Amino acid sequence: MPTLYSFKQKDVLCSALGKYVKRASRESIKARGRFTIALSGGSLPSQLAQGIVEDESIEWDKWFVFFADERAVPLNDHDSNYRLAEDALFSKVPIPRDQIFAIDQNFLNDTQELADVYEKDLVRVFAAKETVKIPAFDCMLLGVGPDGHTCSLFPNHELLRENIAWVSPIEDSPKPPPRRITLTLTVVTHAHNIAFVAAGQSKQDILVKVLETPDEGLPASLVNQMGGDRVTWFVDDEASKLTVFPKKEFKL
Ligand SMILES: O=C1O[C@H](COP(=O)(O)O)[C@@H](O)[C@H](O)[C@H]1O
Repeated sequence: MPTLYSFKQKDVLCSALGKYVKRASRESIKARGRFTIALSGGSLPSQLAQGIVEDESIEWDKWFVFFADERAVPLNDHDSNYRLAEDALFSKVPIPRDQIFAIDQNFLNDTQELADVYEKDLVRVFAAKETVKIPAFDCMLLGVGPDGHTCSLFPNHELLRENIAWVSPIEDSPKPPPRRITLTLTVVTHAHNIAFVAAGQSKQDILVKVLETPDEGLPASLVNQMGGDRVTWFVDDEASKLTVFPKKEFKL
């Protein structure tokens, strides 16, 4: 069963998220010598950055950073998830640049090629598909939209059934911009640690649906169900106001 932590203040939420990521980083480096993390866009990069940028104990040189989803736009575009992470995090911490995996700007006009080239980056870091059937990220950081989407996996979309590709293109995202790439549900749910972050009133109804009525088949519910006790929710009291899902006290 997933764990739900709810915090009165957003800065406390961010610092708890930071502690969770720092622990995942420490344990992964101890066990496997590196830390592989996939970041979402939206509000997540700044929430994460608030909790970790000032920490001097993090072994940034062991971090390998991917994007859980990305929009098919230039990296300096306001819609780019990379740009959000660059501004909030990468510009402030010494993660080696060749260990930050952005989409290849040469393929913005062809989302299938964009996804295939991005998948090759995963293959280089996690080993060939013949050896590793599904890459296991150490940490997957996710947001959830009011419609239940997570990454660029949208409700009732055929992409939810993709079980071969690690990275897929999407040309009809209901949330703009429409052209994107995303890690597939199989990859997202295979991670060692999966955290959702949701704050504010706009997330109240979707938290009730995802946490209390998992049978609706929403993308975030599917991640929640498939990830089970590897899933942790970091939310604020505003977002969790309507859910009766049991909350735990945060201790790390
Ligand atoms: O379009 C997207 O939206 C989701 C949710 O964003 P949030 O700001 O409501 O948390 C985000 O996780 C995803 O990466 C992004 O491309």
